[in-house]
Amino acid sequence: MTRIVIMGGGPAGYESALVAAQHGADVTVVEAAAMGGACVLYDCVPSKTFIASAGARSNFRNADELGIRTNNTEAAVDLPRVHGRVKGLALAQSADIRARLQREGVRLVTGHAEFCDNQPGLAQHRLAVRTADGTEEVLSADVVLVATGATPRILPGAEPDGERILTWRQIYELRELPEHLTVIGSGVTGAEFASAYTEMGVKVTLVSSRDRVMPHEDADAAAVLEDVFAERGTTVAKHARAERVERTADGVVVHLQDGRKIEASHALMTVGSVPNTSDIGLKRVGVETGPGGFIPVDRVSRTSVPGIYAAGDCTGVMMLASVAAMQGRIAMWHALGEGVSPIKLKTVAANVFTHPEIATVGITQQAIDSGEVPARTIMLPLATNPRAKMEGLRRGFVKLFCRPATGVVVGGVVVAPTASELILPIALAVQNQLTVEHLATTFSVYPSLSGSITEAGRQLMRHDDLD
Ligand SMILES: Cc1cc2nc3c(=O)[nH]c(=O)nc-3n(C[C@H](O)[C@H](O)[C@H](O)COP(=O)(O)OP(=O)(O)OC[C@H]3O[C@@H](n4cnc5c(N)ncnc54)[C@H](O)[C@@H]3O)c2cc1C
Ligand SMILES: NC(=O)c1ccc[n+]([C@@H]2O[C@H](COP(=O)([O-])OP(=O)(O)OC[C@H]3O[C@@H](n4cnc5c(N)ncnc54)[C@H](O)[C@@H]3O)[C@@H](O)[C@H]2O)c1
Repeated sequence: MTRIVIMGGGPAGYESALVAAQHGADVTVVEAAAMGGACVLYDCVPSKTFIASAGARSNFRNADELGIRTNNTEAAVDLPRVHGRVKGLALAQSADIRARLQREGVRLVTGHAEFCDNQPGLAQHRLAVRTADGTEEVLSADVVLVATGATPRILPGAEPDGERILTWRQIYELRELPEHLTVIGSGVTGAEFASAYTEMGVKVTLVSSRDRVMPHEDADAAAVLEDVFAERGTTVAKHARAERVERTADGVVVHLQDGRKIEASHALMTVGSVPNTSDIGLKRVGVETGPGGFIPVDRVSRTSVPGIYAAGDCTGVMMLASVAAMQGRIAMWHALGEGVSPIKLKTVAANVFTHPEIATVGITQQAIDSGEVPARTIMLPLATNPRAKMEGLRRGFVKLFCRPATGVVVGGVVVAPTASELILPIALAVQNQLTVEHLATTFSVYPSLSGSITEAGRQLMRHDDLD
């Protein structure tokens, strides 16, 4: 029986454990904190739960336009309840995952795992597990999966204190909403929290080191978000790189590299993550890390050392829960000799949970504009969609990209309140190489936002006819 040890119980770790157990392996997961990993306890799940509460408050704000008057002009936020719900849901999900793994016969060990091979190049590997009470156990494995995730990056001079200078993992301890929150770093994490706190009624300043928010996302989508921020009084400080954050008697001062200063009550640091790879004995087994400390892997999650695989945020490959899980599953299928296809990143659907949401799949607009990928494109504003009019939605759009000759769908972008749900038909088309004609001839409900996706298919088809 193949002995598999998995370091880390996040999506990469627990999903791979389920696959390995299903295929009859002897599986142990070593997790330093709790099952579900940072994803469930501190990052993805808590943030999306918090955002759900923020969205509920915003629904009140928009009701007036639809002719529904509420008693309170301002919907009040019961923050302890919001935070209690966030933490409760995270713990419950962690417990569910733990129970499922135990049902499948996976051995769970709580502790910090580290390679302890005597030399590199051994056929089997050994891991020393240090538990919280100081005991140590050594595990032997034919296959090891490193799935140790990542941790918030700390900017020197802006060390979080848990009170005024915060990482996104500390915000759920606040007893009151910040008066004025400065969010430092405008990647996806920064944009999501800037949007959520704006919806909670907090004055927000978002510090972006570039000329726009979310430099790696679709530019048209980011522009929509900037419009919403402007309308709701959220300031975006552009070309603004934070040098340090000073704690004052009643707040913080963010010092920018160009000499500007931003005063606020709290600072939320969202300047990226660093992989948890520095203290797990990688050198001892001959695994070299790449730039930023990430572990280089191939498309079936192999490291350069036989028998050692890596998956998830510690590899730096599209840092998403869905990708982490797929990398982990693929590693196990490969290690256990099952037929496996290498991971296809061009088919990954992703969503930014701002208001409105921004969902993407496949080829990007940037790749098309730069000439890297030939494609025909269409962008339909939601303002022309009948359902959007009924709902009072003025912002947002559907973009669809297809191959010039065949009409095969290669990508798309949806900006809408429920973009995370609406992207699926486009993802299905990209994954299965469906054409714009397939979309065009599919019935969508009338009236529906998804009608804009089938309409985009029809408009690209018309272009096709003219070719
Ligand atoms: C604020 C935020 C929101 C996000 N929202 C989304 C989202 O909406 N959708 C999405 O797809 N992705 C989202 N992500 C990304 C997602 O959380 C990560 O991609 C995902 O957590 C990666 O899973 P993982 O298994 O690699 O690592 P993690 O979830 O980080 O789990 C790794 C685990 O390994 C453990 N560990 C570390 N070292 C050791 C060791 N030596 N021994 C034992 N255990 C160890 C850690 O305790 C941790 O529990 C978000 C990220 C952030 C920061
Ligand atoms: N909804 C989701 O799926 C979701 C949500 C959050 C994060 N994630 C994933 O997690 C990963 C990390 O995203 P992220 O946003 O946490 O990190 P990131 O590294 O993508 O963004 C951090 C941003 O901070 C900026 N920055 C760094 N130092 C700065 C400074 N001193 N002053 C001002 N700005 C500074 C960087 O230029 C960058 O734009 C991404 O792959 C993302 O997709 C996904």
